[in-house]
Amino acid sequence: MTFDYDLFVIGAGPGGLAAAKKAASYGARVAVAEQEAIGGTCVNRGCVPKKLIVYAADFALRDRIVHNYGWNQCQRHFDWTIFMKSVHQHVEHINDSYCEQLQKAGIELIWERATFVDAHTLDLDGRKVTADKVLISVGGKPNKPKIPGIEYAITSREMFHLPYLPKRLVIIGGGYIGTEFSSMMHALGCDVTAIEVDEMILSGFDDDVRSGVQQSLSKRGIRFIFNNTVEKITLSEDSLLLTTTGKSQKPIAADTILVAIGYSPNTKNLGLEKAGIELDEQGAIKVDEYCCTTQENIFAVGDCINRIQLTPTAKAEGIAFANTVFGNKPQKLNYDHVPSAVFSRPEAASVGMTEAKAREKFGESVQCYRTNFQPLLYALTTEEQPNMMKLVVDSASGQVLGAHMVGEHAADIIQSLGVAIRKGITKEDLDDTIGIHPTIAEECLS
Ligand SMILES: Cc1cc2nc3c(=O)[nH]c(=O)nc-3n(C[C@H](O)[C@H](O)[C@H](O)COP(=O)(O)OP(=O)(O)OC[C@H]3O[C@@H](n4cnc5c(N)ncnc54)[C@H](O)[C@@H]3O)c2cc1C
Ligand SMILES: NC(=O)c1ccc[n+]([C@@H]2O[C@H](COP(=O)([O-])OP(=O)(O)OC[C@H]3O[C@@H](n4cnc5c(N)ncnc54)[C@H](O)[C@@H]3O)[C@@H](O)[C@H]2O)c1
Repeated sequence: MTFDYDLFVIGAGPGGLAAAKKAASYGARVAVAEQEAIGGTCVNRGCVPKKLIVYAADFALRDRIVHNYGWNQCQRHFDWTIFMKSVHQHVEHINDSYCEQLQKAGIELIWERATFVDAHTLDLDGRKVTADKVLISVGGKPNKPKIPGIEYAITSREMFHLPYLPKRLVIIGGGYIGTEFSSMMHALGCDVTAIEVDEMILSGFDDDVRSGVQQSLSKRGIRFIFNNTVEKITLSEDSLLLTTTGKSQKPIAADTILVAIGYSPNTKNLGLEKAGIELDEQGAIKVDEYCCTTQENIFAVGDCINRIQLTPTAKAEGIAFANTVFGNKPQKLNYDHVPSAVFSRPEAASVGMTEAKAREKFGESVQCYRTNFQPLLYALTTEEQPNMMKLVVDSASGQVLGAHMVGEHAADIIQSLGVAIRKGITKEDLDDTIGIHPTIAEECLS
C-alpha cells in the first residue's frame, strides 16, 4: 500500500518538531499538523515567555541592592503591557524561524487539528491523509479542581495574556508553575499568596531544596498556606474571594487566581480508539520503551505519555523515536539522570536521587555533603541570601548519586554536574577537580 507520507506528526511542540526534523534528515516524507502555534507549550505559553518574565523580575530584585554597589537609586516604573508586547514579538520571531526550518527540511506544515480515522488515516477538518507511521505529540493541558467558581480562575496559559499586573494574586498549587510565578510576580510588585495541598512546596524535590526555596520566598514576603486547598471561589463587588479548607473562615481576596495543580495528557477527542491506541489510568498514551503505542505503526512522545513533563525530555524522546524507526538505530531513553530546575529566586535545580530516595535504595551507605553559603554578590549588602549545595553519595562506591542546589546559577551548575554524574563520577573525582575562583560552582568541589 502507498501512503501520502512516511511519517505524520500530530502536534508541533518540542517533541513533534524534534522527531519530524530527525526523521526528515533520514529521508522520510514528513508532515506535521498543528492546531494552534508552532513550538507548542514551551515556546508559546511555557518555558520561553516564562523565562523572559523571570529576567524582567530579576531587574526588580537587583534594584534592591544596586545602591550598595554605588549606584544612585532613581525612580523607575515597570510597564507590564510594554514588556509583554516585546515578549510576544520574540515568540512570533521564534514561530517564524521554526516555520522556515521546517520548510528548509522539506517538512509539510498543516495548520489543522488532526484526529484518527484509523491506524493509517487522519482527518484534517474533513480532508483525509494517510501515513505509514504516525507520531502523537499532542502535549498536555492544565488540570483544574472541580469546585464552584473555578471559571473565575485562570491557568498559566492566560497569565501570558494578562492585560495588567494584578495587585493581589492567589496561586493554587506550589509546584513548578506555582513557585516560579509566586517568585516573579511578587518581584514585579504583586501581593502573592500560594495555597498548597502538601506540607511544603515543590514535591518530588530533595527536602533541603524544598525548604531552602520556601524559606527564602517566605522571607521575601510571599504568603504560603500549606495542607490546604480551595473549596469555592465567589465574585464580590471588587474582588474574587477564595474559601479554603483550612480552619480560617475568612476568605482570601484576589484580583487574579492562577490554578497550577499539574498537567494532564491532552488525549481527549483524538479518535485514539479508532486506531487501537490504549490509555493508562491517568489518560496518558501507553507506550513501550521505544515509545511505540499499543498499535505497532503509531508512536507517542512528550507530555502526552506523562513520563517527565519537560521540554528536553520531549525532544530526546522525539529524536530517539526517529533514530529507532527511520535511522535504523534502535534507541531507548535512560531517564535516570534528567536534571531539572525551578526558575524562582532563589533558583533551584536537581539531578539524580534525592537523599530520601537514595536512603530507600542504599540505606546506611548514603552520605550527604551539604554546604550553605552566602554568595559574594551579597557581601556588600545587608540581604541574607543563603545558598545551598548538596551531594548525595554512596559511601561504599564513592559514586555521586544526586546533586541538589538552591541559589544563583543553580540550573547551569547542575546541568554541568549532570553530565559528570551520568558518567558515574565519584566524590573523590570532584574533590580532585580544581575549580574556578571566585565562583559559586566551586562550592561543589570541596
Ligand atoms: C508555564 C510553563 C512553564 C514551563 N517551563 C518549563 C521549563 O522552564 N523547562 C522545561 O523543560 N519545561 C517547561 N515546561 C514544560 C514544557 O513546556 C513541556 O514539557 C513541553 O512543551 C512538552 O512538549 P510536547 O511536545 O510534549 O507538547 P507541547 O509543547 O504541549 O506541544 C503539543 C502541541 O500539539 C498541538 N496539538 C494538540 N492536539 C493536536 C491535534 N489534535 N492536532 C494538531 N495539533 C495538536 C498543540 O497545539 C501543541 O502545539 C513548562 C510548562 C508550562 C506550562
Ligand atoms: N522549570 C520547569 O522545568 C517547569 C516550569 C513549569 C512547569 N513545568 C512542567 O509543567 C508541569 C505542570 O506544572 P504544575 O506546577 O502545574 O504541576 P506540579 O505537578 O509541578 O505541581 C502541582 C502542585 O499542585 C499541588 N496541588 C495539587 N492539587 C492541589 C489542590 N487541589 N490544591 C492545592 N494544591 C494542589 C501539588 O501538591 C503540587 O505541589 C510540571 O510537572 C513540570 O513538568 C516545568
